[in-house]
Order: sequence, then C-alpha cells, then structure tokens
Amino acid sequence: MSRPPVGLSASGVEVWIDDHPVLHDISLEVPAGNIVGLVGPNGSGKSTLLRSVVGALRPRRGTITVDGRATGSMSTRERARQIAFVPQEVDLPADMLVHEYVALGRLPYSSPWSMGRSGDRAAVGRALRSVGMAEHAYSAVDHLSGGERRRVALARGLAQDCGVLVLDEPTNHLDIRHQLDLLTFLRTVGTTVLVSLHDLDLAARHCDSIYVLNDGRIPAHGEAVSALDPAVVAEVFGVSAHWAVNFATGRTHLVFEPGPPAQPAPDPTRPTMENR
Ligand SMILES: Nc1ncnc2c1ncn2[C@@H]1O[C@H](COP(=O)(O)OP(=O)(O)OP(=O)(O)O)[C@@H](O)[C@H]1O
Repeated sequence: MSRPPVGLSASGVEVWIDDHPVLHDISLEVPAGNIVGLVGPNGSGKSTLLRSVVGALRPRRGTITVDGRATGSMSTRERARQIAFVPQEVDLPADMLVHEYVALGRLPYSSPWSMGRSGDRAAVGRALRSVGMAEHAYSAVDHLSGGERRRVALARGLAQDCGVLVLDEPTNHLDIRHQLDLLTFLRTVGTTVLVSLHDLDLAARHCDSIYVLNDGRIPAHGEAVSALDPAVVAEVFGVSAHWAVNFATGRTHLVFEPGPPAQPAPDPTRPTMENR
C-alpha cells in the first residue's frame, strides 16, 4: 500500500439489529499505523462492530471517524477510498478470474472509461504477489481452496489502497504457516489495521493493543497482558488461561487448560457450611 496510514476511532456506538441491541456504547481507538485486535466469543458482536465501522451497518447512536472525519458524512465511494474491508465470508463470483476479482478493489478510483489503467493493473499485481497468489492470477476463483480464497479476498482489500484496513477473521481457513505469514505480513503493509481474531495468543503476539468484546460491550482493552489477563479470559471465555514463557524463544504466550476456570483455593480460616 502506498497511502499513508490514518487513525480510526469509534465513540459511543450503539447498534440494533431486528429490534435488539447488539452493541452498547462502544468506543475504540486505532492509532495511525497500529494493528489493533478485536477478540470475543461467538456472537459477542465482533462482525457487527466491524461492519458498523466500515459503514455496512448504520449505528443507532455514536460516531465513527477516519483521520478525524466522520464516516457518516462521506459518500460510499469516498468511504471506500478511506477504509478497505475484508469480511468473514466472501462470495466469490464463480466465473471470475482471480485478477479480475482483485481488480474490484480498484473500483472506488475508477470511472467507466478508466478500468484497467496501468496503475490499477500494477496495484492488482502487487496485492496478489504480497499474499503469494500471483501464480493464480488467471485461475477461476471457484477453483480455489478455502484458504486461497481468503488470501485473494485480502488481496482485493490491499488493492483498494486505503489508510485503514479492516479484517474480519482473516486467518479462518488458513493453515498455521499462512496464518503466521499473514499476521507477520500485516506489519509490513504500513497501514492502520483493525482485525478480529479467534486465536487469543496470535492476537497477543501480533497486535499493538486488543479490545475484548463480550455481549456487545468492551470489558477490557489495552496491551495484550492486561486486556487478556487470565481473570478477563475466565470471565469472558469461560476457560482457564495463564501467561507462560517459551524457554526456547523467550516469548510470552497465553496458554489454556481444558475445563472451567480454576476456583480460588478456599480459605481454611473462613467458616463454611461444613466446618462451621
Ligand atoms: N443479520 C442478523 N440478523 C439477526 N441477528 C443478527 C444478525 N447479524 C448478527 N446478529 C446477532 O448479533 C449478535 C452478534 O453477532 P456477530 O456476528 O456480530 O458476532 P461475532 O462476535 O462476530 O460472532 P462469531 O465469532 O460467531 O463470528 C449475535 O447474537 C447474532 O445472532
């Protein structure tokens, strides 16, 4: 991407779907050039929040700004030049070639008589190379595997050349090498990234800060060690977790134990029904 990164912020965002509140008073900050992770259990509202941020859903209350400008006052085309969105599930049109699909990312810059300019072709080529899919440029999209489709969808977002990239679970369907490659690659893109992830340890390792979403609210945010404090993980995800050092690399990882979170040890000096 060549466009400079810009900051993204949401303030007091409330979203209703089908007469039900899904997001309650959400505020978040994604500083320019940062990678900010969004984690939370299934159904906590991650996709709803990302879709609201990119303008696919209209919040009932609250403001979303990009580079200090409210997105609600931007035209669709203008917003698409500011924020690129790669959704969780992407329907790739069956009879399209990979490079044609990625070129759709250039639509916000095109007029009917200018599609296929050399600048657009260069952006498409760059995006395909960066996700390791250049050799598939002339394949039909419906011949791709699930993981290859995810990478092509990301290429389309990169070709859009925006200051903010919003990714909904981009590691879905990717094998472990491609998950690590993708998250490492995001750091090199040089844009602002808001990304939802299910793997808490990957989020901790690759994001500058993390927002935890639970039942449409944000109970914790900040650097990984505080946002993903074991008490928060137990409360939100219902699993036992702790931070552990990998002695081979010196890195700290969040590791999990099966079963419910451990209860605090009983205080023997405190009366109970049994020893009273
Ligand atoms: N189109 C819709 N119609 C009705 N309810 C919806 C719709 N989209 C989302 N919801 C509801 O909003 C809540 C949040 O859903 P959302 O998809 O944002 O969660 P999520 O955190 O992204 O989940 P997952 O991790 O499973 O992808 C859920 O209760 C879901 O059922």
